[in-house]
Amino acid sequence: MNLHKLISYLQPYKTYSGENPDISSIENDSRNVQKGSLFICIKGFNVDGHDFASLAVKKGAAAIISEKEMTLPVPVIVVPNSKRAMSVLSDAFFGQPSRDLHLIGITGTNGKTTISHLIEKILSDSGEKTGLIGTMYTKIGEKKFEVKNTTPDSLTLQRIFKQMVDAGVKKTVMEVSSHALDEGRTHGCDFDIAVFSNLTQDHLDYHKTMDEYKQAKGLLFSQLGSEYRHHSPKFAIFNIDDAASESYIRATAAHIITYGIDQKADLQALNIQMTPTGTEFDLLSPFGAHKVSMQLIGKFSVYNVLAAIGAGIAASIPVEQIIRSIEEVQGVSGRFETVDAGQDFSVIVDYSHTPDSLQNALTTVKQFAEKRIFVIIGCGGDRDRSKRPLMAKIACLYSTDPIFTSDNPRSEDPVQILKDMEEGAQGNNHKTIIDRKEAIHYAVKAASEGDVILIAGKGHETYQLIGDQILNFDDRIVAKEAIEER
Ligand SMILES: CC(=O)N[C@H]1[C@@H](OP(=O)(O)OP(=O)(O)OC[C@H]2O[C@@H](n3ccc(=O)[nH]c3=O)[C@H](O)[C@@H]2O)O[C@H](CO)[C@@H](O)[C@@H]1O[C@H](C)C(=O)N[C@@H](C)C(=O)N[C@H](CCC(=O)O)C(=O)O
Ligand SMILES: Nc1ncnc2c1ncn2[C@@H]1O[C@H](COP(=O)(O)OP(=O)(O)OP(=O)(O)O)[C@@H](O)[C@H]1O
Ligand SMILES: N[C@H](CCC[C@H](N)C(=O)O)C(=O)O
Ligand SMILES: [Mg+2]
Repeated sequence: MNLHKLISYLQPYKTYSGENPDISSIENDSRNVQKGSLFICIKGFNVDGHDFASLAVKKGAAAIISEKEMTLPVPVIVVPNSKRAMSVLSDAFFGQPSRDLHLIGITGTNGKTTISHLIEKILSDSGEKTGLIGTMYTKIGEKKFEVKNTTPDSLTLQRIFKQMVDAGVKKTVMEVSSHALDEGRTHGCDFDIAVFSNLTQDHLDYHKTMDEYKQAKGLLFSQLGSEYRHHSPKFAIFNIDDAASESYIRATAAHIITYGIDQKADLQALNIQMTPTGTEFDLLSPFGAHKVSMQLIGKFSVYNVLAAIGAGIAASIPVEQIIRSIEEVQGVSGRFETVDAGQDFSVIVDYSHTPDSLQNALTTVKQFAEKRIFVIIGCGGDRDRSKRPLMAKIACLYSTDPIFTSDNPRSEDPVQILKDMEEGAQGNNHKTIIDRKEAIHYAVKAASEGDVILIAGKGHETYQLIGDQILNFDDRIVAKEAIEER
């Protein structure tokens, strides 16, 4: 595509009549620039991409998108907001690929990764080649690719969509983080279905107040178009038991499907019962009553399943078929994943890293724990500090043996993070063991028959971030080794 054509998407009422080079690629990182690239200068949290513009030109950039005037030997297009421009230009450059996909977005504080995997299973069982974008990886069909963010920046995102379309993917399910919505990473994404899981505290380092956080999440629904494409209506799926749904429902022009447990909903779960192998419930839906017997456990899992059923119905898949798919799901990596090395107590690794998810996980554990409940819990550095005392308090209230330790301290002092947690500690039953491996070994040595150890916070992660080091660390492997050593 040439520069004039590309810029016409950006400034429809203005024409750009300078030089008109062919654009070979769009880049926002000078290190990736090649001959003919359009380099977009992004002011980041660490560095300012504008400082790399002349380097980009030296490497062959044919034009620059910038938030300020710069004197360079190639065209410099000045825009008020280069992140916004990047969404529009990337969508245009790759041929608006999200329009060729049936695109499902999921937002909410907890459950996005789980719900996206459930939906992917439902869709692929219906015979379509699927795509998935989220915290753990990007998947195109069966191929997995590493990721940096839950929701990538708009350039990466549109490139992935294009790869998906080229690979024959028809339906894509993606996690949409509040950061992404706030930064407009998903501008240009033509969502067909948007799903809301829940809103509880997280990320207040970024959003500052719960109200701002709530508004950011709401953008997924207010930006969901009402138009019919290929005669396929747009749907928004809401957890009616969560108070935030009310305002999101008002904000969207899409068709609405509600789900819930405590309140009447289009999809409602009743008579929930935990069984030795999972959870059973009665599903009431516009298609009648159905029994669901799934391998996932906990009330929160019922919510996730209801959300996925809603998306399945919106994607025109028969409810009986959806239920069959759900019943086959054994779990999602690092989400309430059991570690079994022949021991006579339970070890569960769970990605709960917010107050609400930790409380849910511990409440679920309480339902089957026969004796003591150990919880190993830390809080990430360079993230919401105000959730630290709350998580510590929950650990103390809902377990018999809370052990405070390090999660990913990142650039922060691990001792200070633990001090922040201590402020919320209740009673005097907690221990602090700064080294995560030592904390896991301690709990495994101390546990006896019938006890449960919940190792919270890191789930599927295979690393620990300390300072700028990336150390190999997998809670599941460390726990297994500790059990074998016992
Ligand atoms: C705070 C934040 O959101 N940071 C994101 C941001 O990085 P940044 O602002 O620090 O970028 P930067 O390093 O300052 O660089 C600025 C610009 O200069 C460019 N540059 C840089 C160096 C160079 O040599 N040449 C060059 O051109 C960079 O490519 C970039 O365009 O832009 C990067 C590229 O898009 C993101 O990967 C990065 O996410 C980091 C890894 C992150 O941790 N983000 C978290 C807060 C986040 O977004 N989380 C959400 C939610 C998670 C959840 O589900 O709970 C997510 O969606 O992941
Ligand atoms: N519906 C839910 N409500 C509350 N807690 C949940 C729910 N679903 C999952 N959880 C808890 O939250 C943890 C994270 O789940 P999941 O990874 O699916 O969420 P996520 O929204 O993708 O998180 P992230 O924002 O970090 O990507 C799980 O390990 C579980 O403890
Ligand atoms: N997507 C979340 C993951 C948190 C996982 C936890 N292990 C941590 O490092 O805080 C975040 O970036 O806030
Ligand atoms: Mg996730």
